[in-house]
Amino acid sequence: MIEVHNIQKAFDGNQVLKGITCTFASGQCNLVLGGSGTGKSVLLQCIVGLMKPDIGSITFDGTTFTNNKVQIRQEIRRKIGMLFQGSALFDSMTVFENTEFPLKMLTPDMSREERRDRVEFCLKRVGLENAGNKMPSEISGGMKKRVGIARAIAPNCTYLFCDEPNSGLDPATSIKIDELIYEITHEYNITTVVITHDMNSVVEIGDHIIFMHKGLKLWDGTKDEILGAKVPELREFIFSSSLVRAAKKVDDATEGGLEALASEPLSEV
Ligand SMILES: Nc1ncnc2c1ncn2[C@@H]1O[C@H](COP(=O)(O)OP(=O)(O)OP(=O)(O)O)[C@@H](O)[C@H]1O
Repeated sequence: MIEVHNIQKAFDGNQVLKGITCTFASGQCNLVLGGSGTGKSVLLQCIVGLMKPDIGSITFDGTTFTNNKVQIRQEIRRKIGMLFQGSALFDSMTVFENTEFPLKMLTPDMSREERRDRVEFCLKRVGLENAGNKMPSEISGGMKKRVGIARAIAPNCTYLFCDEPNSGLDPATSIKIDELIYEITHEYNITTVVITHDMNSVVEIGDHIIFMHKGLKLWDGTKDEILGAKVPELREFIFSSSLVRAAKKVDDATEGGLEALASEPLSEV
């Protein structure tokens, strides 16, 4: 479990995070949802230690990360896997070598054979057992994301952070990547945090969602609760999403249930 308490961060007087408090449970896909510029990436960078918050604390399974000894922070960092927005693969390395890279960095005691077995296991788990010898330039965007996931979980991560995992993917591939993240999270009891503004991801994998707006957490709940949320900013976000607009068109031609919900005046909720 990751506990975030009163995180605040400003840049040159611009208060980007205004006191975020939330909990990300183990074995769940925790989504950080919000529009552009609301501070999602800054929050993620503060949690993984790439940026120092001005105020607030972050705890990983009871161990305080912020302002703790370097050694303790490093131990926590070793348990963190990251899936970056553009996958961030090394162009000059094969798929196998990319996946092996964190093992070489983080687990120097592992033998070559152990590393090979682990890489083969991870590539198989993400459906890329035959792609180990390919170069990143030879594989699709969806496959690159899969390599990114294999690389993130290779060192047996306890915490997995995914920054916009669907960016640049077509809808069908996005769903497959979401499903993979969801399955891996539940299979290995990983605490997963996904930064997104994709409502598709919310309805597919949102075990727990926090909604951010202008540096504040305005709502949190589950995918089953989100359509009934009463926060005007969240309702506006949901009903302007392409998923809900498309569903509404279908709904208009059928029973009208979703349309009734969407057309409820924001001022009255
Ligand atoms: N290193 C930085 N220095 C100054 N300002 C920054 C820095 N990083 C982020 N910001 C500002 O913080 C605000 C929030 O940015 P952030 O990237 O967290 O938004 P976001 O919610 O992730 O948006 P998006 O979904 O578009 O990626 C923006 O106004 C951005 O310009």
